[in-house]
Parts: sequence; C-alpha cells; structure tokens
Amino acid sequence: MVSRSFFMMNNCRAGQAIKCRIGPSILNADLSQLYQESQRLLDNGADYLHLDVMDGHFVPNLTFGHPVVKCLRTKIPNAFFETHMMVSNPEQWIEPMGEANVNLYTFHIEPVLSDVQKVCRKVREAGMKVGLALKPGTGIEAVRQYIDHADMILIMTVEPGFGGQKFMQDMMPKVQWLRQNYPFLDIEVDGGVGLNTINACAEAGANMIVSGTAIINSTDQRAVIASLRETVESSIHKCNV
Ligand SMILES: O=C(CO)[C@@H](O)[C@H](O)COP(=O)(O)O
Repeated sequence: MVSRSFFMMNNCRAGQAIKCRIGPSILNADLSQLYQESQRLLDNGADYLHLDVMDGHFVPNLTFGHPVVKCLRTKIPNAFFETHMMVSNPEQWIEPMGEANVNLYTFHIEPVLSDVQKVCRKVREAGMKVGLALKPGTGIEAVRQYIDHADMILIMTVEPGFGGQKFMQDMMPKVQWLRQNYPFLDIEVDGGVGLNTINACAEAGANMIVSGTAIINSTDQRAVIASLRETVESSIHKCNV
C-alpha cells in the first residue's frame, strides 16, 4: 500500500505547480471511427489524447503511425497530442511526428539506452516536448541521468503492448521516488488505470493519467474522466492545506 503521508510530504514541496491532466488512450476504441472517438473523449473532458504507436517489434502488437496521426491532426487541429512510441527505433519517427504537430513525443529508453540524450535533443529540435517511458522491468536508475533532458517521465504500469491489462501496483515506488526528487516534474502512469487504481497513482504523486479501457468501455466517459481528475486534484490539494 502506498502511504498517503509519503505522498503528501513530498508533493507539498510542489505546491500548486503540478497540474492534473487526464489523457485517454484510444487503443481500445473503435479505430474505424478514430476521429469521432477522439473528439468524443475531448468533448467529455479529456485534457489530451494519448496515441499508442506500436511497431510489432518493440511490442508484440501493431497500431498506427504518423500517416494516421497526421490525418487525425487535420481533423483536430488544436488538441494536445502525445504519441507513446512503443517502437524499436524512436529516432526514425521524430521528424514525421513533428510534422504532424505532435506536442509530446514519448519514447522508451530501453531500445536507445546509449543514445537517450541525442534522441531527446532531436525531439526538441523537431518542436516537441520529450517524454521518457520505462517498461515495468526497467529501474529508475536507468533514467536518472536523463531526467533533466525530459519534460515528462512515463512509468508503465503494465507491460506495453495491449490495453485492458491488470494494473501493477508495485510500480508505485518509482512514481514516489520521482515525485520526492522532482517535485515539479510531470509524471505519467499508463496501464490498468481506472477508478479502482487511481488512488494509488494519485497518492504516489502521478499527475498525468493515461486511462484506456476504463474510459472507453464506460457508458459515461465524462463521469469517469471527472472522477479520475477529482482523485488526483484532491491529492495535490491536500498537501496545500
Ligand atoms: O500503452 C498502453 C499499452 O501498451 C496503454 O496506453 C494502454 O492502452 C492503456 O489501456 P488500459 O490499460 O488503460 O486499458
């Protein structure tokens, strides 16, 4: 169990500086209706769209790439797009994703361990913010030296590749460590996050919440998004009173 006092103590140092953001994953949506599904999520209160890009190599699944993201961008010109690059060669897709006006380019450090800094620089040069993602088996020490080159750290709470998996509570110490040491950092969690697991994420200090099936499968997306937000915001607020 994550200790509330641990979170409160550490998040208090952040004051109001970190903001809660809810970013639904469209992975398990009806992708034949990608635009309509995306717009519906935004209309129901999503702060950003988390677009899962998979290459069938880094993960055993395939989704879509920059041509689809570009098309979606023409239909939705103003929303904040994050692409979660579950790909073996993240450097390869920086330029086209930049041309698609992606806002946040999140890539896994595992396939580029010796080149993380270079990839971060290229992402920024392409006009995007940098997110660094860690698979469950990757320890926080692998990313420590790169945190100052990133805008956000994504702690995966399932093995990347598929939606609808069980939340890994044992990833919360990574989130706690990051929040304790980087009070102003955006920390994202992704995988199995929904109404039953949001408390653990919020108490550990996550402020960017990716949630797929819990939102997509709900008959009331607006209520789920609002409830996730309320839990995270109340954790952030509690430390300020
Ligand atoms: O990146 C991934 C899976 O690899 C995630 O974005 C999931 O797609 C989120 O879906 P749920 O676990 O919330 O259903």
